[in-house]
Amino acid sequence: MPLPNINPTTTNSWEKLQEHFNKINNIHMKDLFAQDSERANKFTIKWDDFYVDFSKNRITEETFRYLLELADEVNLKEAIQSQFSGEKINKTEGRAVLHTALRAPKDAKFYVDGVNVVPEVHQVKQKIQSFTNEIVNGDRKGFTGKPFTDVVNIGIGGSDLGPAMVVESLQYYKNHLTTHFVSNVDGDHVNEVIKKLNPETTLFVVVSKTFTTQETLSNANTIKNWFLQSATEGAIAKHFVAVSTNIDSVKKFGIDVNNIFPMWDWVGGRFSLWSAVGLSISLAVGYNNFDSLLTGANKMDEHFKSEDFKSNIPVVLALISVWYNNFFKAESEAVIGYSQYLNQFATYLQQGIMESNGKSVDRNGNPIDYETGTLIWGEPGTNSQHAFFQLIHQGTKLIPADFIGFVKSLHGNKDHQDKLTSNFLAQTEALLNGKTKDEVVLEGADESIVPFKVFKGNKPTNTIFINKLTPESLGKLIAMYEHKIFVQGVIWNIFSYDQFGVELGKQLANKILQEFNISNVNNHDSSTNNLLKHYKK
Ligand SMILES: O=P(O)(O)OC[C@H]1O[C@H](O)[C@H](O)[C@@H](O)[C@@H]1O
Repeated sequence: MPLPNINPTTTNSWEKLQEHFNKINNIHMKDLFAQDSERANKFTIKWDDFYVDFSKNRITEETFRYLLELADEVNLKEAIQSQFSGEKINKTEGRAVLHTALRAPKDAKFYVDGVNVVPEVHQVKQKIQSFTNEIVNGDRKGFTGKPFTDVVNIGIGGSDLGPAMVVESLQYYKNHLTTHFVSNVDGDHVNEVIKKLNPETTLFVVVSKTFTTQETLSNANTIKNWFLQSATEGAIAKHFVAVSTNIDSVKKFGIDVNNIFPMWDWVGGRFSLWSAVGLSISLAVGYNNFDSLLTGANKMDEHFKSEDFKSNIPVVLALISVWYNNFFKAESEAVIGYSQYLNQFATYLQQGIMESNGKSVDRNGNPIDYETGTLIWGEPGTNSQHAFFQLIHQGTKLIPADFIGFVKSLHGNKDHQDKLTSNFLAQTEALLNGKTKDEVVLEGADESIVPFKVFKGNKPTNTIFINKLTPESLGKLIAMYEHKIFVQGVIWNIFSYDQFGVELGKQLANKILQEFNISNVNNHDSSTNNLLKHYKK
C-alpha cells in the first residue's frame, strides 16, 4: 500500500480546525486552566519512564478531537503500517524506510523486496560488538603494538550529527577512549583534530553512506596522508575502518575489506545512527550501552505502532506542531533540553526535521499552498534562559517550545538538580501565565516602567519529563522525534525521505572549484563573478 495521497487542507477536519481556530485563537491558556481543574491530567501521557505534559498548549478538548480526526482523515494508521512493512515509501528514491528494523529484536521480521533484513542487521551488530570489545579491551592494537586511545569519526550530515550528539549526550557513560569528530571541509577543522592525535594509537572511522561526499573523502584523504608520514601503507588496515553502502569505493580508498561495516539503502542518512554509522557511539560507551540505545528506540517504535493516537506521544506532538505551524502560522519551534549533555540535540534535530520536511511540492509533484517543515533551534537550559529567552517571553513571535528534562541527575548533586528543575518548571509556568499589569503594579513598579514589565504569557510548551538520561531513554527520545517527523510528513502530504534540495549547491561548488584554475571567469551573475575574483586575487 503506497502512502496515502491526501491534501490535508481539503479534509473536513482541516475545515473544522480553521473555524475553531478563528474562535479560540485569542483564548488565554490561563483561563483554560482556571476552567478545568483536570486539564493537566487530561493532557498528560505517562508511558514507561516518560511523563509528557502537553496541557500548556493553546488547545481545548475540541481542538484535540479535530486534530485526531485529521490524523484519521489522512490515513495515518495505514501510513504507519506502510512504513513498518517495508513499502518503498521513499518513492522519489525508490526505497523503503526501515531505520526501525535496525533496532528490532532478533526474532522480528522486516521485509524489503520479500527478504527479511533482520538477520543481516544482527550480523552487522555482532560485528560492531566484537570490534568494539577488541578495541575497548585493548586486544586489537595499532601498528606499533600499542592499544588504541583515540577514535576519530570522519563523516558529515547524518554520518556525523547523530553519532556526535549521542556521544555527547552519553558522556557520563563514556570509557577511556577519546572520541573526535571531523566533518567540515574547512581544513582548519581536520588540522585542529590532527594536532591532538598520535598516529600510533588512533583509530579512524570513515563514515559515508554513499562514499562520494566531498567533505568526508577530503578529510579522510588528508588524515590518511598525515598518517602515512609515520606509518606504512600496510598499517592502514590496522587503523582505518569504514561504514558505507558503497563497498567498491571503500576498497578503492584502501580500506581492508574486513574493516568495512555495511549499511543499506533503506536507511536514510539522518536516521542512520542505529546502524554501523553508530560505531563511534559503540566505541565510546561500549556495545552494551549502544544496544540499550537501540532497545529504547525499539520501545518507542512499539509505542508508536500500537498506541491509540490520543495517547501516542509522537502522534500527539506532531499534531500539536501542525496546529501551530498551519493555523497560528508559527514559523519555528524551540527544543530546550534541561541537561548540559543535550547541548547538541537541537543541532542534530535540525537535520532530521528540516532536511525531511523542508519540502514545497506534494506527493503528486504539485506546489503546495500551505506551510510545511518548521524551523528548529535551541540550546540547553538554563544557559538559554540568559540568552534568547527574552524573545520567547516578550517578543512578537509565537515560538512553541519542547522542554525536555530529567527527574534524576547523573552525578546525583541534589542542590544543583533542585535548582535546575526549579528553572525547568518555572519557565513553562512563566510562559503560560505571564505577568499582568496589575501584578506588575502590585510589585511597586514605577508607572512609566509598567508596560515593559508586563508578560502576556500564553506561550505554548510541551514538557517531556524523563526519569533519567540513560542510553535507553535517549533512544526513546530520539525515536520519538523521528516518528514525529514521519507523522508531519504524512499530514503535509510530502515525501520526507529525500533531500534533493542539498544537491544544487554541491553541483555549483564543484563547478566553481574547477574555475579557480581558470582566468577571467565571467559566466555567473555579477555578484558571484566579483566574489570569485576577490578570492582569486
Ligand atoms: O553519508 P554520506 O553519504 O556521506 O552523506 C552525508 C550527508 O550528505 C548529504 O548531502 C545529505 O544531505 C545528508 O542527508 C547526508 O547525511
